[in-house]
Amino acid sequence: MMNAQVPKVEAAIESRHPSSRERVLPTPAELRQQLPLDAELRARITAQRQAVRAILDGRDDRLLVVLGPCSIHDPEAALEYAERLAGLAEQVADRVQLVMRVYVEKPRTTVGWKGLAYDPHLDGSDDMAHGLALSRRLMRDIAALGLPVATELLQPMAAPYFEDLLSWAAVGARTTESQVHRELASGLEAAVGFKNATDGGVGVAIDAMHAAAHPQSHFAMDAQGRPIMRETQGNPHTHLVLRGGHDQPNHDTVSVAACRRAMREAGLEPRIMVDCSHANSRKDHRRQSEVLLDVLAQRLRGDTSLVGVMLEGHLHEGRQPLHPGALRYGVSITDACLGWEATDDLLRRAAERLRNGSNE
Ligand SMILES: O=C[C@H](O)[C@H](O)COP(=O)(O)O
Ligand SMILES: C=C(OP(=O)(O)O)C(=O)O
Repeated sequence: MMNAQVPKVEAAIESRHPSSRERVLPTPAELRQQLPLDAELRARITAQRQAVRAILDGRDDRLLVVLGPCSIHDPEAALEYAERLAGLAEQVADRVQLVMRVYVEKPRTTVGWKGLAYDPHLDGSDDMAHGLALSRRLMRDIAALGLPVATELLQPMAAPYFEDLLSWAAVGARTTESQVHRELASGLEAAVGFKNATDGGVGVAIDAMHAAAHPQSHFAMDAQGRPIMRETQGNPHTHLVLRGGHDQPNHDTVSVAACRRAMREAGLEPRIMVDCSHANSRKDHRRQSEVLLDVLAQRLRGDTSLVGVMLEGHLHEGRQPLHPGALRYGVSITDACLGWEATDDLLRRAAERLRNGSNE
């Protein structure tokens, strides 16, 4: 890990409650000042956001592909992945817009490691000040490579530390029903994908799209860490992400048609991304290729509602248990991922099929 190069943030320790411990974190403004964006990078991120929005608006018929590690635990490996991805992105750019998953917060079904922003040393020391700095710096480096950055927004208070870097954000299956996350999404510049619920239901994601498109007044924290009332304008760039539910895939033509119908009936433009992982792959990372090729076939048969796909990939395939000190480089410590070679091959094949307009 590249700890030494990250600005150190002083964290005072306070203890007000007998049952908990408190540590002061830097404000978003302090972290942004330590890790600023120059005018060139800001312009680049604006262009990255516009590229994603153009696909969602139907002004660009390229396939949106959000891919990368299930979670970031080693910024060095993530940056190596990003460098490879940036090279590939150029070669498929005529048919595919790549966006890198830089997931620094992980929702857990019960308990478990919650991501780089929470526990960057992977040892339960929960050095969140350092985790936030590492996360922001990594996202900045990746955006500077020319790759739009995607993340899952889990803790609304964490969003101001990096939302200026994001081109795409997920609200996950476990939080799509949350009013607080819908409010957050309604004020973002980034496009937002709402996942279907863990039981496979798409209704909550449809409700979420409505709520996020609407202006909202909500409690929030400003860049100086003060509580504020934020009034949002509503986010017109949202879409639904089909990720399957309870081990049942929902990327097949019947499920996609049902989702499209439900969105139309709710007065929404059907814009659907298929997450090739999670329940759609029945948690077998190798099945992601089949899912992607199936989605591509549906698109090539004329289903323009399928605007994108999501893949979980890392430098090396599979996953490993979190044993600090005994970790293999470039292997996921959360869900299993496709390895680089398989991902590279799959995306080149996908781009070729889109170029030829045929499933061969
Ligand atoms: O994408 C990752 C996981 O599926 C999600 O964070 C839930 O993980 P868990 O069930 O291992 O807690
Ligand atoms: C947690 C994730 O997905 P979901 O919310 O679909 O479980 C993820 O994409 O990392």
